[in-house]
Amino acid sequence: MKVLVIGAGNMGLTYAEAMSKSKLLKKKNVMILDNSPEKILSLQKISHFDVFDNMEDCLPEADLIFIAVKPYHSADLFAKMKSLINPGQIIISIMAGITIAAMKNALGIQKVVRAMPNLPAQVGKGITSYMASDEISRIELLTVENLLDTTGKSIRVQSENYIDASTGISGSGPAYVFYFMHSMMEAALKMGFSKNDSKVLVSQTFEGAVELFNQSDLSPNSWMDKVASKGGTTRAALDSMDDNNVKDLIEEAAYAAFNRAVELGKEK
Ligand SMILES: NC(=O)C1=CN([C@@H]2O[C@H](COP(=O)(O)OP(=O)(O)OC[C@H]3O[C@@H](n4cnc5c(N)ncnc54)[C@H](OP(=O)(O)O)[C@@H]3O)[C@@H](O)[C@H]2O)C=CC1
Ligand SMILES: O=C(O)[C@@H]1CCC=N1
Repeated sequence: MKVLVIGAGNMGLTYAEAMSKSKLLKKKNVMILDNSPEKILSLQKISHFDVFDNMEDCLPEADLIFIAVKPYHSADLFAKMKSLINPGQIIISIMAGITIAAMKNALGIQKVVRAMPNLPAQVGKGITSYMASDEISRIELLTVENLLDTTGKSIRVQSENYIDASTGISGSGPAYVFYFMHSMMEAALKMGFSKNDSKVLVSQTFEGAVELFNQSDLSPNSWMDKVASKGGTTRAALDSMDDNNVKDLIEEAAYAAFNRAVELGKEK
């Protein structure tokens, strides 16, 4: 099986690397296409996949085409792909918002998977939600899932609404975590810690908290109770967050991303 990744950016390159290093594909069975000459030049130094700047040379060879360009590049890209694509090929798109129906319609094909991964895919800790069109067979679905899982874990959903929703939770989610980390590091700097000590204090706190959570069945609320003593420091911080409606604001932010994903799907 040959896979073509279109778009050698943050995500496309991550998948090309992960798939080519996995045992699922034979060596040199991952091709990558990008339109930036500088990117192509630097990628040509990497030996485990073939790099292309011309779609005619790679798209017809592919059994599976992985689309990782920005949503606003999709219309141009589909127009270029349409005359080269054939109905046996499988499309996996990770573009936010772009629906299965829109892809079927623009490309004139039926086998489409829409997926929403996230950036921790770069370190094998990604989480991807995905949905496949009915025309994808069970065996093809298994292959797709195995390829997606080269970057972490995945969940299959039964409606595209959940792809847009997971964009608001896990797709964009790493940025919310970085926002929180940034705010805590800023506070540490203000309290007089060095940049390096601020970084260590915050990153180890995040890592430790996530590890505790993962190694137990306790809810985040139960863990909060374990940290907070009655009348103590943590309660003062949590009360301050509650007084400022931080929970509602985070929920609102997740919905803003969810709604934006839906909007992106409607933009021409
Ligand atoms: N970044 C993230 O955390 C996540 C992103 N996504 C989705 O993944 C997709 C890619 O995002 P990301 O990797 O961050 O984007 P990048 O901008 O890093 O990568 C996209 C790449 O595609 C290239 N490109 C654009 N048009 C074409 C074309 N017609 N043919 C070949 N290559 C092309 C771009 O080149 P140039 O720079 O010259 O335009 C760029 O190198 C988006 O649709 C996004 O919604 C999903 C989940 C998480
Ligand atoms: O910000 C975006 O639109 C993309 C989708 C999820 C993460 N990055």
